[in-house]
Amino acid sequence: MNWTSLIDELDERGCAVLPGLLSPAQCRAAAALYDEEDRFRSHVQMARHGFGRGEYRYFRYPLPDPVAALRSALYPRFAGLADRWNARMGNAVRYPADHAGFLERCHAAGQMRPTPLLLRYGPGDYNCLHRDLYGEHVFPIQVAILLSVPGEDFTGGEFVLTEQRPRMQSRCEVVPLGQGDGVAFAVNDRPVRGARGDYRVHMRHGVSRLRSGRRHTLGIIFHDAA
Ligand SMILES: O=C(O)CCC(=O)C(=O)O
Ligand SMILES: [Fe+2]
Repeated sequence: MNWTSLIDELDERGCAVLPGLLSPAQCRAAAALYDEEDRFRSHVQMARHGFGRGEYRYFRYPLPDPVAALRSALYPRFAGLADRWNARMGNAVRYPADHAGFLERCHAAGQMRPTPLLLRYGPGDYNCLHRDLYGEHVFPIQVAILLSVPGEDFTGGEFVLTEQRPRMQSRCEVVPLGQGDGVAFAVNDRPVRGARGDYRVHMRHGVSRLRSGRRHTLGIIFHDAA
């Protein structure tokens, strides 16, 4: 990974692709965990909550090894940019250098429940534009990893982001992902450089409708949930 250019791109555009985070075998193994119910603390049918169509499961602690390892290895890559975004937005919150330190802060505030999740979509399923906020403590960047093979396991089902700009029309972005690729993106607000200094944009993410097949994703969110 060329982390310097990746962080620059994330800063510039609000998202960046992390190519080949997981191998095809790791992707298949991760997707297969979906059916091991004991590994999860809850199961959400998205249609029941108006979140879209499809389903997802939040892992329980202890997280399976690759999920825990990704969460703690990725966090420190983003902590510096998270601090810079907060500074530019006039937010006084700064982030500990390691994920264990940030989790201590979440847990002390009652945000104890793990947020990494597996998602499963079938034909016609989609994920409405949303923000993954679960309490007062928010880490402003998260990662989603595509576990399935586009064009082979499924068609449609593209990862999308929208950027709502103040007093302007919204911008959208479709992020092309291959199996094992991750996308790092802004959870909520982020600063954008304009002609007269920074302004703040409001980001949301989702998944367009699957035309066919089955799509699995692994979501890595760094804050825990209340
Ligand atoms: O399935 C996806 O690509 C998006 C999943 C998602 O919303 C998330 O990981 O927070
Ligand atoms: Fe999400």
